[in-house]
Amino acid sequence: MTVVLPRGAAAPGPVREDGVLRHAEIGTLELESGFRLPGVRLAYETWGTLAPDGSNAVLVEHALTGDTHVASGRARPGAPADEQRAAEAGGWWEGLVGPGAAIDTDRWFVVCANIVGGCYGSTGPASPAPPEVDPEGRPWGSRFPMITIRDAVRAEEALADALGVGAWRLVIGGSMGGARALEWAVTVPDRVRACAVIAACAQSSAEQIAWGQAQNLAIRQDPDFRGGDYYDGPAPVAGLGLARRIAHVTYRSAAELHHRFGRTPQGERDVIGARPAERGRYQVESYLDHQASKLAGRFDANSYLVVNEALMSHDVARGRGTLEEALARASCEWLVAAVDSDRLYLPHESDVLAAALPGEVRRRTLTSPSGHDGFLIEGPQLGKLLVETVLRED
Ligand SMILES: CC(=O)SCCNC(=O)CCNC(=O)[C@H](O)C(C)(C)COP(=O)(O)OP(=O)(O)OC[C@H]1O[C@@H](n2cnc3c(N)ncnc32)[C@H](O)[C@@H]1OP(=O)(O)O
Ligand SMILES: N[C@@H](CCO)C(=O)O
Repeated sequence: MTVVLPRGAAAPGPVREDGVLRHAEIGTLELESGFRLPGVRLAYETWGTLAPDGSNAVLVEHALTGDTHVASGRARPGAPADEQRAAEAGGWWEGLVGPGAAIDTDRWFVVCANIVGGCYGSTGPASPAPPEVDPEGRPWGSRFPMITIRDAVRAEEALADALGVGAWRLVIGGSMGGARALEWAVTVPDRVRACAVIAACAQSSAEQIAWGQAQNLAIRQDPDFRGGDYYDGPAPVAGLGLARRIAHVTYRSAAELHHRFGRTPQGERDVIGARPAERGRYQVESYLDHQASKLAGRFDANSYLVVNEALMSHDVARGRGTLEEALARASCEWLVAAVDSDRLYLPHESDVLAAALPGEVRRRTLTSPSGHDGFLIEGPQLGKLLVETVLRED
């Protein structure tokens, strides 16, 4: 492969590849439960270049059903067309991360890894089990262990080692990504300089656990789920779709749903029918049907259970004393931001976290009609907060 450098360029450096899916083999992962998960592989993408002194690394943590593709990028010249296309596709925080963006990839070396147990390239329930677990190499399925947020951080610590990142200049995430960011700062305090916890809390609340249980039961009660060993048959898409419907309502605000859909029917058919099964759909039902089928088409049901259980287990203080005692282990600066209309991760929970954190804490609010999903939708506001606080010029 020949790389043509612009006129006047200095000695050729490494070719920058942004937003390209890669994998790191991190070996056996010792889980909080005591289970040893062998042969773990983490999928990740990077943007930008790691500075020689390693001081410019930023870890972005995805939310529950997120993937490694935070933002568009560019594969190396000559890369296969499908790799180019995948790299250039828009990401879930497009505009927040990129050249000249708030998380400026001309300055920062940005990393995003798929959580262990996920279904975007990291070892998860759909991965072939190793020979000692299944000599025929069938998927882990029901045998895949429970993963906690703390386990996920331990896996990402091994990835940081593999990438040569000593300490992160910033770890940032929203929702489950925020839980992982917080857990990073407390579990590995000497490797986090700043931490941004967006639309997340210190400990999953009873209500968050309750929503999680309803979603998990929707999947487990789908006859196609078959205890989790369904990979040789139809996937439990009905259960996964129902889980997404339950979750998605919690991700949006009542006012937004009212404003967008009200009581309007979706089509010509009347919403009053001779029998309930024969009536037309409300627009909001059609919207949820759409969200359900989109998720069921892109996500593995077992992985959904793994990440949902991880989030339900989230408690940064587990085994570490009071919340204040647990957080006292951290030594970074903080941005704690809530979405004002979030009814899943209540702004009050961000207040509780911010009040218990040590050191310099900026507690900010994203204004959005969209509820919890505001952390994904209000990228420009979030970018402004970042450059004013944890990413400000020193
Ligand atoms: C960190 C991560 O989470 S990474 C992954 C990103 N997250 C996801 O993809 C999760 C699923 N999606 C979402 O959570 C949200 O859609 C967001 C946050 C990504 C985007 O929010 P918004 O831009 O407000 O999108 P919104 O909720 O309005 O959904 C729009 C979709 O609903 C569809 N829709 C709107 N009204 C209706 C209706 N009456 N009937 C059917 N479909 C409808 C739109 O056509 C659109 O479809 P498309 O997404 O296939 O293009
Ligand atoms: N829409 C987000 C919300 C969860 O925080 C996701 O699916 O990951």
